[in-house]
Amino acid sequence: MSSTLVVGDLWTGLLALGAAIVLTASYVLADLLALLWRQYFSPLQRLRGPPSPSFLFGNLREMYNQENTGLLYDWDATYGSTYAYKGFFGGPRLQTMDLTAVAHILSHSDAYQKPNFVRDNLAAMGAGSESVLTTEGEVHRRQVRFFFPLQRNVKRLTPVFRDKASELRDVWIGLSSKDQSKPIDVLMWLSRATLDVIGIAGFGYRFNALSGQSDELANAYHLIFATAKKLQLRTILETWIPLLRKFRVHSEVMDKAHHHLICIGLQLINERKTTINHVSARRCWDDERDYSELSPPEPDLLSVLVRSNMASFASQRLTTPEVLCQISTFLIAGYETSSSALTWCLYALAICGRQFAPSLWILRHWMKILSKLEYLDWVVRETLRFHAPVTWTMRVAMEDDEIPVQQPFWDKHGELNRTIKIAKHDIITIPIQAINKSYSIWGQDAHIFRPERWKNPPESSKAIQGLYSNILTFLSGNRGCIGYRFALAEIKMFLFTLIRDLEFTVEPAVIIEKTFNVVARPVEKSRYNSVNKMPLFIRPIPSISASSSRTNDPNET
Ligand code: HEM
Repeated sequence: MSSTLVVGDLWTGLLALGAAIVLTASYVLADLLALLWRQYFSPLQRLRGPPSPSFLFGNLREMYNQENTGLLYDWDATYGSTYAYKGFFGGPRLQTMDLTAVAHILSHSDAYQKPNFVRDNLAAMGAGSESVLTTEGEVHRRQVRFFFPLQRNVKRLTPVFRDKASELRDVWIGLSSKDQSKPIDVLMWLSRATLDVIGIAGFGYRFNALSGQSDELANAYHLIFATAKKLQLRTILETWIPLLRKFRVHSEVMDKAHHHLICIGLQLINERKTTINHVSARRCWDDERDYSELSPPEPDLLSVLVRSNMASFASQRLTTPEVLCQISTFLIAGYETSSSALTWCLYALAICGRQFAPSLWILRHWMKILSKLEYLDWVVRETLRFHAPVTWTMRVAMEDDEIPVQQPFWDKHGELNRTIKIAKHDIITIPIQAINKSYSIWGQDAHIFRPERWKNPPESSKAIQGLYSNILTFLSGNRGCIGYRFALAEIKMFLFTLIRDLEFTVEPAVIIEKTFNVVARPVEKSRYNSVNKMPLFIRPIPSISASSSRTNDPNET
Protein backbone atom coordinates (compact mmCIF):
# COMPACT_ATOMS: atom_id res chain seq x y z
CA MET A 1 0.00 0.00 0.00
CA SER A 2 2.71 2.48 1.13
CA SER A 3 4.99 1.54 -1.83
CA THR A 4 2.07 2.32 -4.23
CA LEU A 5 1.77 5.69 -2.53
CA VAL A 6 5.49 6.36 -2.91
CA VAL A 7 5.40 5.43 -6.61
CA GLY A 8 2.30 7.62 -7.06
CA ASP A 9 4.07 10.55 -5.36
CA LEU A 10 7.11 10.00 -7.51
CA TRP A 11 5.00 10.10 -10.68
CA THR A 12 3.19 13.24 -9.55
CA GLY A 13 6.55 14.86 -8.78
CA LEU A 14 7.99 13.87 -12.14
CA LEU A 15 4.90 15.10 -13.97
CA ALA A 16 5.04 18.45 -12.14
CA LEU A 17 8.75 18.77 -12.94
CA GLY A 18 8.11 17.88 -16.58
CA ALA A 19 5.28 20.43 -16.80
CA ALA A 20 7.51 23.11 -15.23
CA ILE A 21 10.31 22.35 -17.71
CA VAL A 22 7.91 22.41 -20.69
CA LEU A 23 6.32 25.68 -19.47
CA THR A 24 9.70 27.37 -18.91
CA ALA A 25 11.03 26.10 -22.24
CA SER A 26 7.98 27.36 -24.13
CA TYR A 27 8.19 30.71 -22.31
CA VAL A 28 11.87 31.00 -23.24
CA LEU A 29 11.24 29.77 -26.78
CA ALA A 30 8.31 32.14 -27.28
CA ASP A 31 10.53 35.06 -26.20
CA LEU A 32 13.28 33.93 -28.53
CA LEU A 33 10.95 33.41 -31.49
CA ALA A 34 9.33 36.82 -30.96
CA LEU A 35 12.80 38.38 -30.91
CA LEU A 36 13.91 36.63 -34.09
CA TRP A 37 10.62 37.56 -35.81
CA ARG A 38 10.97 41.25 -34.83
CA GLN A 39 14.58 41.37 -35.92
CA TYR A 40 13.87 39.70 -39.24
CA PHE A 41 11.09 42.13 -40.14
CA SER A 42 12.76 45.26 -38.73
CA PRO A 43 12.99 48.17 -41.20
CA LEU A 44 16.65 48.41 -40.15
CA GLN A 45 17.30 45.31 -42.31
CA ARG A 46 17.24 47.71 -45.27
CA LEU A 47 20.25 49.68 -44.02
CA ARG A 48 23.77 49.08 -45.26
CA GLY A 49 26.34 48.00 -42.71
CA PRO A 50 29.41 45.90 -41.95
CA PRO A 51 29.38 42.11 -42.41
CA SER A 52 28.77 40.14 -39.23
CA PRO A 53 31.62 37.88 -38.13
CA SER A 54 29.38 35.75 -35.86
CA PHE A 55 25.69 34.84 -35.77
CA LEU A 56 25.59 34.83 -31.96
CA PHE A 57 27.66 37.92 -31.23
CA GLY A 58 27.23 39.86 -34.46
CA ASN A 59 29.69 42.78 -34.48
CA LEU A 60 29.59 43.20 -30.69
CA ARG A 61 33.07 41.88 -29.98
CA GLU A 62 34.54 44.39 -32.44
CA MET A 63 32.36 47.13 -30.99
CA TYR A 64 33.77 46.58 -27.49
CA ASN A 65 37.24 47.29 -28.81
CA GLN A 66 36.18 50.18 -31.07
CA GLU A 67 38.37 52.96 -29.74
CA ASN A 68 41.53 50.85 -29.84
CA THR A 69 41.04 49.84 -33.47
CA GLY A 70 39.40 52.95 -34.97
CA LEU A 71 36.53 50.68 -36.08
CA LEU A 72 33.76 53.29 -36.09
CA TYR A 73 35.78 55.75 -38.15
CA ASP A 74 36.31 53.03 -40.78
CA TRP A 75 32.60 52.19 -40.77
CA ASP A 76 31.73 55.87 -41.05
CA ALA A 77 34.03 56.18 -44.08
CA THR A 78 32.54 53.06 -45.71
CA TYR A 79 28.83 53.24 -44.91
CA GLY A 80 28.25 56.92 -44.11
CA SER A 81 26.85 58.38 -40.91
CA THR A 82 23.77 56.10 -40.71
CA TYR A 83 24.00 52.29 -40.96
CA ALA A 84 23.14 49.10 -39.10
CA TYR A 85 25.56 46.72 -37.45
CA LYS A 86 24.60 43.32 -36.08
CA GLY A 87 23.84 42.54 -32.46
CA PHE A 88 22.85 39.32 -30.74
CA PHE A 89 21.42 36.63 -33.04
CA GLY A 90 22.06 38.78 -36.09
CA GLY A 91 19.62 41.52 -35.01
CA PRO A 92 20.22 44.84 -36.84
CA ARG A 93 21.06 47.78 -34.58
CA LEU A 94 20.94 51.34 -35.78
CA GLN A 95 24.12 53.34 -35.40
CA THR A 96 23.97 56.96 -36.38
CA MET A 97 26.36 59.89 -36.20
CA ASP A 98 23.84 62.07 -38.03
CA LEU A 99 23.38 65.06 -35.73
CA THR A 100 19.73 65.69 -36.64
CA ALA A 101 18.88 62.05 -35.95
CA VAL A 102 20.80 62.07 -32.65
CA ALA A 103 19.05 65.27 -31.53
CA HIS A 104 15.65 63.74 -32.40
CA ILE A 105 16.35 60.58 -30.41
CA LEU A 106 17.71 62.39 -27.35
CA SER A 107 14.96 64.99 -27.27
CA HIS A 108 12.19 62.31 -27.27
CA SER A 109 13.19 60.48 -24.12
CA ASP A 110 9.83 58.76 -23.62
CA ALA A 111 9.83 57.37 -27.15
CA TYR A 112 13.52 56.35 -26.92
CA GLN A 113 14.33 54.83 -23.54
CA LYS A 114 17.28 52.89 -22.20
CA PRO A 115 16.94 49.22 -23.25
CA ASN A 116 16.10 46.77 -20.46
CA PHE A 117 19.48 45.05 -20.65
CA VAL A 118 21.29 48.39 -20.20
CA ARG A 119 19.13 49.33 -17.23
CA ASP A 120 19.66 45.88 -15.78
CA ASN A 121 23.43 46.22 -16.18
CA LEU A 122 23.46 49.64 -14.50
CA ALA A 123 21.22 48.36 -11.70
CA ALA A 124 23.47 45.33 -11.16
CA MET A 125 26.54 47.57 -10.99
CA GLY A 126 25.10 49.19 -7.89
CA ALA A 127 22.74 51.93 -9.08
CA GLY A 128 19.73 49.73 -8.23
CA SER A 129 16.51 49.38 -10.18
CA GLU A 130 14.86 52.45 -8.65
CA SER A 131 17.59 54.92 -9.48
CA VAL A 132 17.36 58.04 -11.60
CA LEU A 133 19.77 56.29 -13.99
CA THR A 134 17.49 53.30 -14.48
CA THR A 135 13.90 54.56 -14.23
CA GLU A 136 11.87 56.03 -17.09
CA GLY A 137 8.84 58.23 -17.68
CA GLU A 138 6.92 59.74 -14.74
CA VAL A 139 9.00 57.97 -12.09
CA HIS A 140 12.19 59.42 -13.58
CA ARG A 141 10.66 62.92 -13.80
CA ARG A 142 9.68 62.75 -10.11
CA GLN A 143 13.15 61.54 -9.06
CA VAL A 144 15.22 63.89 -11.17
CA ARG A 145 13.77 66.95 -9.34
CA PHE A 146 15.70 65.99 -6.23
CA PHE A 147 19.00 66.50 -8.06
CA PHE A 148 18.28 70.10 -9.08
CA PRO A 149 19.84 71.70 -5.93
CA LEU A 150 23.08 69.89 -6.81
CA GLN A 151 23.23 71.75 -10.11
CA ARG A 152 22.66 75.14 -8.46
CA ASN A 153 25.11 74.71 -5.59
CA VAL A 154 28.35 73.82 -7.30
CA LYS A 155 30.17 77.04 -6.47
CA ARG A 156 30.03 76.45 -2.72
CA LEU A 157 31.87 73.15 -3.26
CA THR A 158 35.06 74.89 -4.45
CA PRO A 159 36.87 74.44 -1.09
CA VAL A 160 36.07 70.70 -1.12
CA PHE A 161 37.56 70.31 -4.60
CA ARG A 162 40.59 72.47 -3.70
CA ASP A 163 41.39 70.63 -0.45
CA LYS A 164 41.21 67.18 -2.04
CA ALA A 165 43.25 68.28 -5.06
CA SER A 166 45.95 69.66 -2.74
CA GLU A 167 45.90 66.50 -0.62
CA LEU A 168 46.38 64.39 -3.74
CA ARG A 169 49.21 66.62 -4.97
CA ASP A 170 50.98 66.19 -1.63
CA VAL A 171 50.52 62.41 -1.69
CA TRP A 172 52.09 62.28 -5.16
CA ILE A 173 54.95 64.54 -4.16
CA GLY A 174 55.58 62.19 -1.22
CA LEU A 175 55.46 59.05 -3.39
CA SER A 176 57.65 60.46 -6.13
CA SER A 177 60.27 61.69 -3.67
CA LYS A 178 60.67 58.11 -2.41
CA ASP A 179 61.38 56.56 -5.81
CA GLN A 180 61.26 58.56 -9.04
CA SER A 181 62.03 55.54 -11.20
CA LYS A 182 58.73 53.88 -10.34
CA PRO A 183 55.55 54.99 -12.15
CA ILE A 184 52.51 55.89 -10.08
CA ASP A 185 49.07 54.52 -10.94
CA VAL A 186 47.29 57.86 -11.28
CA LEU A 187 43.94 56.19 -12.04
CA MET A 188 43.79 54.53 -8.64
CA TRP A 189 44.72 57.72 -6.79
CA LEU A 190 42.32 59.89 -8.76
CA SER A 191 39.51 57.39 -8.12
CA ARG A 192 40.19 57.62 -4.41
CA ALA A 193 40.29 61.42 -4.49
CA THR A 194 37.06 61.78 -6.47
CA LEU A 195 35.31 59.26 -4.20
CA ASP A 196 36.31 61.40 -1.22
CA VAL A 197 34.99 64.48 -3.02
CA ILE A 198 31.62 62.96 -3.83
CA GLY A 199 31.23 61.67 -0.26
CA ILE A 200 31.80 65.09 1.26
CA ALA A 201 30.03 67.13 -1.42
CA GLY A 202 26.93 64.97 -1.65
CA PHE A 203 26.53 63.56 1.81
CA GLY A 204 28.93 65.27 4.20
CA TYR A 205 30.52 61.83 4.59
CA ARG A 206 34.25 61.21 4.80
CA PHE A 207 35.37 58.04 3.03
CA ASN A 208 39.03 58.96 3.69
CA ALA A 209 39.96 56.87 0.67
CA LEU A 210 42.87 59.13 -0.23
CA SER A 211 44.48 58.83 3.16
CA GLY A 212 43.95 55.06 2.99
CA GLN A 213 42.13 54.99 6.33
CA SER A 214 39.02 53.22 5.07
CA ASP A 215 39.41 52.39 1.46
CA GLU A 216 37.46 49.10 1.55
CA LEU A 217 34.54 50.74 -0.22
CA ALA A 218 36.87 52.46 -2.68
CA ASN A 219 38.43 49.09 -3.49
CA ALA A 220 35.03 47.49 -3.88
CA TYR A 221 33.91 50.18 -6.33
CA HIS A 222 37.20 49.98 -8.14
CA LEU A 223 36.67 46.24 -8.59
CA ILE A 224 33.12 46.66 -9.89
CA PHE A 225 34.32 48.97 -12.64
CA ALA A 226 37.62 47.23 -13.26
CA THR A 227 35.95 43.90 -13.98
CA ALA A 228 35.65 44.77 -17.67
CA LYS A 229 32.64 42.89 -18.94
CA LYS A 230 33.51 40.06 -21.26
CA LEU A 231 31.01 39.15 -23.93
CA GLN A 232 29.76 35.67 -23.09
CA LEU A 233 26.91 33.42 -24.21
CA ARG A 234 25.39 33.85 -20.76
CA THR A 235 25.30 37.64 -21.26
CA ILE A 236 23.50 37.19 -24.58
CA LEU A 237 20.90 34.84 -23.16
CA GLU A 238 20.32 37.08 -20.13
CA THR A 239 19.83 40.03 -22.41
CA TRP A 240 16.94 38.49 -24.25
CA ILE A 241 15.53 36.09 -21.70
CA PRO A 242 15.07 38.21 -18.55
CA LEU A 243 14.02 35.13 -16.53
CA LEU A 244 17.64 33.95 -16.62
CA ARG A 245 18.82 37.11 -14.81
CA LYS A 246 17.16 35.75 -11.69
CA PHE A 247 19.61 32.82 -11.70
CA ARG A 248 22.67 35.04 -12.17
CA VAL A 249 25.65 33.89 -10.12
CA HIS A 250 27.14 36.85 -8.26
CA SER A 251 30.79 36.95 -7.40
CA GLU A 252 31.70 37.28 -3.75
CA VAL A 253 33.45 40.58 -4.47
CA MET A 254 30.38 42.09 -6.12
CA ASP A 255 28.09 40.88 -3.32
CA LYS A 256 30.43 42.41 -0.77
CA ALA A 257 30.54 45.70 -2.68
CA HIS A 258 26.74 45.85 -2.92
CA HIS A 259 26.38 44.99 0.74
CA HIS A 260 28.75 47.84 1.54
CA LEU A 261 26.74 50.26 -0.58
CA ILE A 262 23.52 49.41 1.26
CA CYS A 263 25.13 49.59 4.72
CA ILE A 264 26.76 52.94 4.09
CA GLY A 265 23.61 54.29 2.44
CA LEU A 266 21.42 53.29 5.39
CA GLN A 267 23.94 54.72 7.83
CA LEU A 268 23.92 58.04 5.96
CA ILE A 269 20.12 58.19 5.85
CA ASN A 270 19.74 57.42 9.54
CA GLU A 271 22.39 59.92 10.63
CA ARG A 272 20.83 62.69 8.55
CA LYS A 273 17.30 61.85 9.77
CA THR A 274 18.53 62.19 13.33
CA THR A 275 20.08 65.59 12.54
CA ILE A 276 16.93 66.84 10.78
CA ASN A 277 14.67 65.64 13.63
CA HIS A 278 17.01 67.19 16.18
CA VAL A 279 16.94 70.55 14.41
CA SER A 280 13.14 70.50 13.97
CA ALA A 281 12.61 69.61 17.62
CA ARG A 282 14.86 72.41 18.84
CA ARG A 283 13.23 74.89 16.46
CA CYS A 284 9.85 74.07 18.01
CA TRP A 285 11.17 74.95 21.46
CA ASP A 286 13.27 77.93 20.59
CA ASP A 287 12.42 80.00 17.52
CA GLU A 288 14.93 82.66 18.41
CA ARG A 289 18.17 80.72 18.05
CA ASP A 290 20.24 80.33 14.90
CA TYR A 291 20.74 76.71 13.90
CA SER A 292 22.47 77.36 10.62
CA GLU A 293 25.39 75.26 11.76
CA LEU A 294 23.23 72.16 12.02
CA SER A 295 21.13 72.83 8.96
CA PRO A 296 23.04 74.59 6.19
CA PRO A 297 21.07 77.16 4.16
CA GLU A 298 22.00 75.36 0.90
CA PRO A 299 20.98 71.74 1.60
CA ASP A 300 23.23 69.02 0.18
CA LEU A 301 21.84 66.17 -1.88
CA LEU A 302 21.46 63.90 1.15
CA SER A 303 19.30 66.41 3.04
CA VAL A 304 17.06 66.83 0.00
CA LEU A 305 16.68 63.06 -0.37
CA VAL A 306 16.10 62.39 3.32
CA ARG A 307 13.54 65.20 3.62
CA SER A 308 11.67 63.74 0.67
CA ASN A 309 11.74 60.36 2.38
CA MET A 310 10.12 61.99 5.44
CA ALA A 311 7.55 63.97 3.40
CA SER A 312 3.91 63.50 4.33
CA PHE A 313 2.52 63.67 0.76
CA ALA A 314 2.97 60.50 -1.27
CA SER A 315 3.58 62.52 -4.47
CA GLN A 316 6.64 64.18 -2.86
CA ARG A 317 7.93 61.12 -1.07
CA LEU A 318 10.85 58.92 -2.04
CA THR A 319 10.80 55.46 -0.44
CA THR A 320 13.86 54.32 1.52
CA PRO A 321 14.94 51.91 -1.28
CA GLU A 322 14.58 54.82 -3.73
CA VAL A 323 16.76 57.06 -1.54
CA LEU A 324 19.34 54.26 -1.27
CA CYS A 325 19.38 53.88 -5.04
CA GLN A 326 19.90 57.65 -5.55
CA ILE A 327 22.81 57.63 -3.08
CA SER A 328 24.62 54.79 -4.82
CA THR A 329 23.81 56.28 -8.23
CA PHE A 330 25.32 59.57 -7.22
CA LEU A 331 28.46 57.80 -6.03
CA ILE A 332 28.74 55.59 -9.10
CA ALA A 333 27.85 58.24 -11.69
CA GLY A 334 29.90 60.88 -10.00
CA TYR A 335 33.28 59.54 -9.15
CA GLU A 336 34.46 57.06 -11.77
CA THR A 337 33.46 59.41 -14.60
CA SER A 338 35.42 62.37 -13.19
CA SER A 339 38.43 60.26 -12.29
CA SER A 340 38.42 58.72 -15.77
CA ALA A 341 38.33 62.21 -17.39
CA LEU A 342 41.17 63.45 -15.17
CA THR A 343 43.26 60.34 -15.80
CA TRP A 344 42.90 60.66 -19.57
CA CYS A 345 43.72 64.35 -19.35
CA LEU A 346 46.99 63.75 -17.47
CA TYR A 347 47.84 61.03 -19.97
CA ALA A 348 47.10 63.30 -22.94
CA LEU A 349 49.28 66.02 -21.45
CA ALA A 350 52.08 63.54 -20.66
CA ILE A 351 51.95 62.30 -24.26
CA CYS A 352 51.92 65.89 -25.53
CA GLY A 353 55.05 66.65 -23.56
CA ARG A 354 56.71 63.58 -25.04
CA GLN A 355 55.57 63.83 -28.63
CA PHE A 356 54.41 66.73 -30.63
CA ALA A 357 52.79 69.68 -28.93
CA PRO A 358 54.02 72.16 -26.35
CA SER A 359 50.59 72.07 -24.69
CA LEU A 360 51.83 71.33 -21.19
CA TRP A 361 54.36 74.14 -21.24
CA ILE A 362 51.82 76.56 -22.68
CA LEU A 363 49.27 75.47 -20.09
CA ARG A 364 51.59 76.26 -17.18
CA HIS A 365 52.81 79.43 -18.79
CA TRP A 366 49.30 80.68 -19.40
CA MET A 367 48.18 79.65 -15.96
CA LYS A 368 50.84 81.97 -14.57
CA ILE A 369 49.95 84.96 -16.69
CA LEU A 370 46.24 84.72 -17.29
CA SER A 371 43.69 85.42 -14.65
CA LYS A 372 40.95 83.97 -16.81
CA LEU A 373 42.76 80.64 -17.32
CA GLU A 374 41.40 80.33 -20.82
CA TYR A 375 43.93 77.69 -21.82
CA LEU A 376 42.93 75.45 -18.93
CA ASP A 377 39.36 75.69 -20.15
CA TRP A 378 40.48 74.60 -23.65
CA VAL A 379 42.43 71.67 -22.21
CA VAL A 380 39.33 70.49 -20.33
CA ARG A 381 37.12 70.81 -23.42
CA GLU A 382 39.67 68.97 -25.55
CA THR A 383 40.06 66.18 -22.99
CA LEU A 384 36.31 65.68 -22.78
CA ARG A 385 36.08 65.71 -26.58
CA PHE A 386 39.01 63.37 -27.11
CA HIS A 387 38.49 61.00 -24.17
CA ALA A 388 34.76 60.90 -23.44
CA PRO A 389 34.47 58.78 -20.28
CA VAL A 390 31.11 57.36 -21.45
CA THR A 391 31.96 56.14 -24.95
CA TRP A 392 28.49 55.29 -26.24
CA THR A 393 24.92 55.00 -25.04
CA MET A 394 21.97 52.96 -26.20
CA ARG A 395 18.26 53.49 -26.63
CA VAL A 396 15.31 51.31 -27.63
CA ALA A 397 12.39 52.58 -29.73
CA MET A 398 9.17 52.38 -27.70
CA GLU A 399 7.04 52.93 -30.83
CA ASP A 400 7.38 52.93 -34.62
CA ASP A 401 8.87 56.19 -35.86
CA GLU A 402 10.58 57.97 -38.74
CA ILE A 403 13.73 59.74 -37.60
CA PRO A 404 14.70 62.84 -39.61
CA VAL A 405 18.31 63.05 -40.84
CA GLN A 406 20.66 65.86 -41.85
CA GLN A 407 22.38 63.73 -44.51
CA PRO A 408 20.16 61.54 -46.74
CA PHE A 409 21.65 58.05 -47.09
CA TRP A 410 21.54 55.13 -49.55
CA ASP A 411 20.16 51.80 -48.38
CA LYS A 412 20.98 48.23 -49.53
CA HIS A 413 18.36 48.45 -52.27
CA GLY A 414 19.92 51.55 -53.82
CA GLU A 415 17.20 53.89 -52.56
CA LEU A 416 17.98 57.32 -51.15
CA ASN A 417 16.38 57.80 -47.69
CA ARG A 418 15.55 61.12 -46.04
CA THR A 419 14.36 59.54 -42.78
CA ILE A 420 15.31 56.44 -40.82
CA LYS A 421 12.33 54.12 -40.46
CA ILE A 422 12.40 52.41 -37.11
CA ALA A 423 10.09 49.87 -35.46
CA LYS A 424 9.10 49.43 -31.83
CA HIS A 425 11.80 47.39 -29.96
CA ASP A 426 14.59 48.35 -32.41
CA ILE A 427 17.91 49.10 -30.69
CA ILE A 428 19.88 52.28 -31.34
CA THR A 429 23.50 53.06 -30.49
CA ILE A 430 24.64 56.66 -30.14
CA PRO A 431 28.43 56.67 -30.55
CA ILE A 432 29.29 59.61 -28.25
CA GLN A 433 33.06 59.31 -28.66
CA ALA A 434 32.96 58.77 -32.42
CA ILE A 435 30.80 61.88 -32.89
CA ASN A 436 33.24 63.86 -30.74
CA LYS A 437 36.08 62.75 -33.01
CA SER A 438 34.28 62.71 -36.35
CA TYR A 439 36.48 63.89 -39.23
CA SER A 440 33.52 65.45 -41.01
CA ILE A 441 32.76 67.62 -37.97
CA TRP A 442 36.26 68.40 -36.64
CA GLY A 443 38.36 68.24 -39.78
CA GLN A 444 41.49 66.26 -40.62
CA ASP A 445 43.12 66.80 -37.21
CA ALA A 446 40.08 65.39 -35.37
CA HIS A 447 42.22 62.55 -33.95
CA ILE A 448 44.91 64.82 -32.56
CA PHE A 449 44.74 66.20 -29.03
CA ARG A 450 44.98 69.94 -29.71
CA PRO A 451 43.49 72.27 -27.06
CA GLU A 452 44.14 75.29 -29.29
CA ARG A 453 41.26 74.21 -31.56
CA TRP A 454 38.88 75.68 -28.97
CA LYS A 455 40.07 79.18 -29.79
CA ASN A 456 38.03 78.90 -32.95
CA PRO A 457 36.06 75.65 -33.13
CA PRO A 458 34.77 74.66 -36.58
CA GLU A 459 31.32 75.86 -37.59
CA SER A 460 30.20 72.23 -38.15
CA SER A 461 30.76 71.43 -34.46
CA LYS A 462 28.04 73.90 -33.51
CA ALA A 463 25.43 71.44 -34.80
CA ILE A 464 26.28 69.09 -31.90
CA GLN A 465 23.62 69.94 -29.36
CA GLY A 466 25.44 68.62 -26.32
CA LEU A 467 24.85 69.89 -22.79
CA TYR A 468 28.34 71.37 -22.81
CA SER A 469 30.60 72.91 -25.41
CA ASN A 470 29.30 71.32 -28.61
CA ILE A 471 30.50 67.89 -27.62
CA LEU A 472 28.28 64.96 -26.75
CA THR A 473 30.25 63.85 -23.69
CA PHE A 474 27.48 64.73 -21.21
CA LEU A 475 24.79 63.86 -23.76
CA SER A 476 21.77 66.19 -24.10
CA GLY A 477 18.03 66.28 -23.60
CA ASN A 478 16.37 65.50 -20.32
CA ARG A 479 18.44 62.32 -19.86
CA GLY A 480 21.67 64.28 -20.12
CA CYS A 481 24.17 64.30 -17.26
CA ILE A 482 22.80 65.86 -14.08
CA GLY A 483 26.25 66.35 -12.63
CA TYR A 484 28.06 68.05 -15.51
CA ARG A 485 28.59 71.40 -13.76
CA PHE A 486 29.86 69.55 -10.70
CA ALA A 487 32.22 67.49 -12.89
CA LEU A 488 33.58 70.53 -14.74
CA ALA A 489 34.27 72.49 -11.56
CA GLU A 490 35.96 69.48 -9.98
CA ILE A 491 38.07 68.61 -13.02
CA LYS A 492 39.27 72.19 -13.46
CA MET A 493 40.26 72.55 -9.82
CA PHE A 494 42.14 69.24 -9.82
CA LEU A 495 43.98 70.03 -13.05
CA PHE A 496 44.82 73.52 -11.93
CA THR A 497 46.39 72.22 -8.71
CA LEU A 498 48.15 69.19 -10.16
CA ILE A 499 49.51 70.64 -13.40
CA ARG A 500 50.83 73.74 -11.69
CA ASP A 501 53.03 71.80 -9.30
CA LEU A 502 53.78 68.47 -10.95
CA GLU A 503 55.18 67.17 -14.19
CA PHE A 504 53.76 64.01 -15.75
CA THR A 505 55.55 61.76 -18.22
CA VAL A 506 54.85 58.36 -19.64
CA GLU A 507 57.20 55.48 -20.41
CA PRO A 508 57.61 55.53 -24.24
CA ALA A 509 57.37 51.72 -24.50
CA VAL A 510 54.06 51.53 -22.66
CA ILE A 511 51.00 51.39 -24.92
CA ILE A 512 47.77 52.36 -23.23
CA GLU A 513 44.42 51.09 -24.52
CA LYS A 514 40.84 51.47 -23.37
CA THR A 515 38.52 48.94 -21.75
CA PHE A 516 34.85 49.69 -21.36
CA ASN A 517 32.51 48.91 -18.54
CA VAL A 518 30.17 51.89 -18.82
CA VAL A 519 33.22 54.12 -18.33
CA ALA A 520 36.36 54.02 -20.53
CA ARG A 521 39.34 53.08 -18.41
CA PRO A 522 43.01 52.61 -19.31
CA VAL A 523 44.86 49.33 -19.45
CA GLU A 524 48.45 48.54 -20.49
CA LYS A 525 48.25 46.77 -23.86
CA SER A 526 51.08 44.40 -23.08
CA ARG A 527 49.17 43.24 -20.01
CA TYR A 528 45.68 43.16 -21.46
CA ASN A 529 44.20 40.96 -18.77
CA SER A 530 45.63 42.88 -15.90
CA VAL A 531 43.73 45.46 -13.89
CA ASN A 532 42.97 48.93 -15.16
CA LYS A 533 45.74 51.38 -14.42
CA MET A 534 47.52 54.44 -15.76
CA PRO A 535 51.22 54.32 -14.89
CA LEU A 536 52.75 57.80 -15.12
CA PHE A 537 56.02 59.19 -13.81
CA ILE A 538 55.48 62.20 -11.58
CA ARG A 539 58.05 64.82 -10.67
CA PRO A 540 57.50 67.99 -8.61
CA ILE A 541 58.34 71.30 -10.32
CA PRO A 542 60.38 73.23 -7.74
CA SER A 543 60.10 76.73 -9.17
CA ILE A 544 56.34 76.58 -9.42
CA SER A 545 55.60 74.65 -6.25
CA ALA A 546 56.88 77.64 -4.30
CA SER A 547 53.74 79.43 -5.40
CA SER A 548 51.42 76.52 -4.66
CA SER A 549 49.77 78.27 -1.76
CA ARG A 550 48.07 80.70 -4.14
CA THR A 551 44.34 80.19 -4.00
CA ASN A 552 43.22 81.04 -7.52
CA ASP A 553 39.90 79.57 -8.56
CA PRO A 554 40.05 78.12 -12.09
CA ASN A 555 36.27 78.11 -12.22
CA GLU A 556 36.27 81.88 -12.43
CA THR A 557 36.77 81.61 -16.21
C1 HEM B 1 33.35 63.81 -16.64
C2 HEM B 1 32.40 63.41 -15.86
C3 HEM B 1 31.06 62.91 -16.31
C4 HEM B 1 30.65 62.45 -17.53
C5 HEM B 1 31.47 62.33 -18.80
C6 HEM B 1 29.25 62.09 -17.41
C7 HEM B 1 28.48 61.61 -18.47
C8 HEM B 1 27.16 61.25 -18.36
C9 HEM B 1 26.36 60.74 -19.45
C10 HEM B 1 26.85 60.50 -20.87
C11 HEM B 1 25.13 60.49 -18.96
C12 HEM B 1 23.94 59.90 -19.74
C13 HEM B 1 24.00 58.40 -19.71
C14 HEM B 1 22.96 57.77 -20.61
O1 HEM B 1 21.83 58.23 -20.68
O2 HEM B 1 23.29 56.75 -21.22
C15 HEM B 1 25.14 60.85 -17.57
C16 HEM B 1 24.06 60.72 -16.73
C17 HEM B 1 24.10 61.02 -15.39
N1 HEM B 1 25.15 61.60 -14.70
FE1 HEM B 1 26.95 62.07 -15.44
N2 HEM B 1 28.85 62.32 -16.14
C18 HEM B 1 29.91 62.83 -15.43
C19 HEM B 1 29.92 63.21 -14.11
C20 HEM B 1 28.84 63.16 -13.28
C21 HEM B 1 28.83 63.61 -11.91
C22 HEM B 1 30.03 64.25 -11.19
C23 HEM B 1 27.59 63.32 -11.40
C24 HEM B 1 27.05 63.58 -10.04
C25 HEM B 1 27.54 64.45 -9.22
C26 HEM B 1 26.82 62.70 -12.47
C27 HEM B 1 25.53 62.27 -12.35
C28 HEM B 1 24.78 61.73 -13.38
C29 HEM B 1 23.43 61.22 -13.21
C30 HEM B 1 22.64 61.16 -11.90
C31 HEM B 1 23.00 60.78 -14.48
C32 HEM B 1 21.65 60.16 -14.84
C33 HEM B 1 20.78 61.21 -15.50
C34 HEM B 1 19.45 60.66 -15.98
O3 HEM B 1 19.38 59.53 -16.47
O4 HEM B 1 18.48 61.41 -15.91
N3 HEM B 1 27.61 62.63 -13.59
N4 HEM B 1 26.38 61.32 -17.23
